[in-house]
Amino acid sequence: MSRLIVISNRVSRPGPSGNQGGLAVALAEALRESRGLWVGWSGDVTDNFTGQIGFHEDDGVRTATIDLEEQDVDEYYNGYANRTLWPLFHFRIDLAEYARDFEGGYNRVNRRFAECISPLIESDDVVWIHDYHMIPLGQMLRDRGFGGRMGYFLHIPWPPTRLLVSLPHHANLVRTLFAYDVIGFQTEEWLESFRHYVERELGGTVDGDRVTLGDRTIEAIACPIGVNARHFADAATSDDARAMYGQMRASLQDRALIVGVDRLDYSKGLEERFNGYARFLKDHPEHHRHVVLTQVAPPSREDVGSYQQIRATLDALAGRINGEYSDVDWTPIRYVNHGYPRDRLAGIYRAARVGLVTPLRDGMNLVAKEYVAAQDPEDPGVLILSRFAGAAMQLTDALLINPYSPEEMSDAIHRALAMPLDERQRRWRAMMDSVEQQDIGWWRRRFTSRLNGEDAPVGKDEFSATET
Ligand SMILES: O=P(O)(O)OC[C@H]1O[C@H](O[C@H]2O[C@H](CO)[C@@H](O)[C@H](O)[C@H]2O)[C@H](O)[C@@H](O)[C@@H]1O
Ligand SMILES: O=c1ccn([C@@H]2O[C@H](COP(=O)(O)OP(=O)(O)O)[C@@H](O)[C@H]2O)c(=O)[nH]1
Repeated sequence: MSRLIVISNRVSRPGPSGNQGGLAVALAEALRESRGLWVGWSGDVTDNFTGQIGFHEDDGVRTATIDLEEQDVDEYYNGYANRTLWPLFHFRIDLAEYARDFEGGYNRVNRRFAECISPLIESDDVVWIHDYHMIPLGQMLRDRGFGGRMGYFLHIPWPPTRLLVSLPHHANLVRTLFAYDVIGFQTEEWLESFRHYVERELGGTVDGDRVTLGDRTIEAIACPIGVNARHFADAATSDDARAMYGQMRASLQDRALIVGVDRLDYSKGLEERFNGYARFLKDHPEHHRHVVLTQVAPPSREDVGSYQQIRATLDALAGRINGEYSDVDWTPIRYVNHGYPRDRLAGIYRAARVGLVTPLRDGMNLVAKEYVAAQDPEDPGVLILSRFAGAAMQLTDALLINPYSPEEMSDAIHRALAMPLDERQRRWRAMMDSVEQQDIGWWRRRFTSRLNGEDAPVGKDEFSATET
């Protein structure tokens, strides 16, 4: 078995069980099996970049991390990654900032990674690079002599061609993807946009999964990421989750809980969600005092102006809605700006009659799948899901809505609260089948089997956009 080298901006070292993301758990399994290595930014800042690598081994998983300079973090992470590519790839060209310093810093940091990582890679290793922070890294590793198999997975949407062409030097960036052997997208829609760009802008050709540009042919596939469904189902009845569930139910008394759990990010549609909920309160006075929206929203990317702005907007909006509708013994929105460990989240999900997942655009959205996995099969809650989340391609039995429409959101909340048990069970069962079959392990195996040059697995668990 070839050694797997995973490279991503964030590296997660194994920690207490239940508190690690599904991605970290799935990659850890593959890294353990192949005695591989996970490489990325340490999250720390150093005065002068030395290229020194910090090696660790936890629970059989080896990691290698690199410190960056403050200017690197400003231009690469806060700059090109999160002020330029993130908004553009989430269809927000109004928020995208195009600055030469950002692009320069992004390329410099990718080169720094390439320089540090190249000596660690052996010719028969298999390399898997993740996400928009590191698009050109594969090309830079090739330039330094790596000739082995290399894959890339994009966790966020791929924008339509007409938006992508607003990025200065877009063609140079996209061409670097042809250094990989396999590239993966979360959905057929993002894959289709990528193919369209290659044909229209670069003059490349598409033949099924194969995309050719000049003398390079790569495989481009849709490979939706999943969650650790079994873990969430078990976690939902763990001691931590039960304690959280009990605490929530006691504080709610008999009120129905609607829950949202999102990083505080403009792409998650929180402003539109609060407005949709306010519309529901206006349309349905009969629900007053009988329902509570709990929105968990840990702050994210706090050095970026658009994130500071959305936080201020939401503070004001939650205050305004609560001011308008609260009573001395009822607050319609509980707005919480800190995160919870996953085991406790499982209890929160299970206590909620409605999961409200309404991003304006999202690569996948794991919260939607976790909410489904954590439900009580005998008495499951209802998922309200944005049509514009990658997860909507698989979770077609959710109540799918347009998050920009407060009326649709209001109607969906009303319908979810009134939904009879048999319909809730039927919808949940269909969603749970998908979440269980196409879980995080399925995603990892599907991608790495392509990367290893094996034929894609065929059969009932093979992904197709229309199958689920
Ligand atoms: O690392 P941060 O800047 O704190 O951001 C957290 C992660 O956000 C993005 O997540 C994406 O990947 C998820 C898993 O595939 C997907 O479900 C979600 O829709 C995406 O937004 C980002 O792509 C990650 O790199 C970040 O670590
Ligand atoms: O308080 C929190 C809020 C979120 N999450 C986790 O953060 C991830 C968010 O992933 P998602 O794909 O929904 O969105 P992203 O933040 O990656 O864009 C999920 O696994 C959540 O369980 C968490 O552990 N604690």
